[in-house]
Amino acid sequence: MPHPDRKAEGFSPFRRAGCSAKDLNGKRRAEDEGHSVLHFKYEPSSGLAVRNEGGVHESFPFPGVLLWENFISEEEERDLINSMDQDAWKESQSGRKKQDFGPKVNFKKQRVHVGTFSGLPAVSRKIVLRMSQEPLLQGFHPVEQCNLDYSPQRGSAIDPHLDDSWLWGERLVTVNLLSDTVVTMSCDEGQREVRVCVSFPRRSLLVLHGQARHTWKHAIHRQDIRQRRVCSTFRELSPAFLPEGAYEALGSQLLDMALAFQGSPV
Ligand SMILES: O=C(O)CCC(=O)C(=O)O
Ligand SMILES: [Fe+2]
Repeated sequence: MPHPDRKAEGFSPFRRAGCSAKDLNGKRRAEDEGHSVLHFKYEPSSGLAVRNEGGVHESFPFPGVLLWENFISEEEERDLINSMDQDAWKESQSGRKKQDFGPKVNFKKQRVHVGTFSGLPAVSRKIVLRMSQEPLLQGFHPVEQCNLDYSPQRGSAIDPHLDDSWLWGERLVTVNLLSDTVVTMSCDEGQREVRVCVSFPRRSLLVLHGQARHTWKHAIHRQDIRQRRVCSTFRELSPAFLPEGAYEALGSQLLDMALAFQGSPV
């Protein structure tokens, strides 16, 4: 999979956002002494990150985000949650709970093996099939499904991060269930940070790819969890695990297992 968005040379969200030593209105800000944050909102209809402050409208192209609203029906949402709640949820970091269907990985040492992975769950078969209706998701063959459970009582959140790209491929696909949330995309340059909020409605699907996958970190802030929220993130293999890659054999084994849809959590 090529990374078309990354090819734009000298990409700087600061330049894109019009930032330089001065703020967007051309005045120095008090916060410039410390950490300053510029807040934008992603607009799915235009693909722009937009900001309105003091009557001044500013925007910059924000490629690499695809939102598919109403991807899951209300009935399917009930079935998916019922099915997930039959399995145990394991405590994870930052007040999250987790269920993983995927290989055992040590990202630091770049080691991966099948472990107890037995494939994606049966309930995901029709969801993964539906994804292929989207041109951007042609050839998307996930080998991992990670379910996360967030709750306001536990203060659940996920800190800004980039997903691994040694094992995981170009497209990160997440289905959002039970409540609306916001994915906060951020990019730092020294003391400056640009944030772009992406609304992520209940029962929709979000794809992050290109710059939104590799350049911008993503996070879910604690204040954006108002009720129980469950998400399922699907990940595909990177080129190293696909035909002609160094780990092709393992990749092919993982794909066969994943897409038999007979798995239980690892
Ligand atoms: O909760 C989400 O929507 C994102 C989860 C995430 O970023 C991750 O598991 O790497
Ligand atoms: Fe992530």
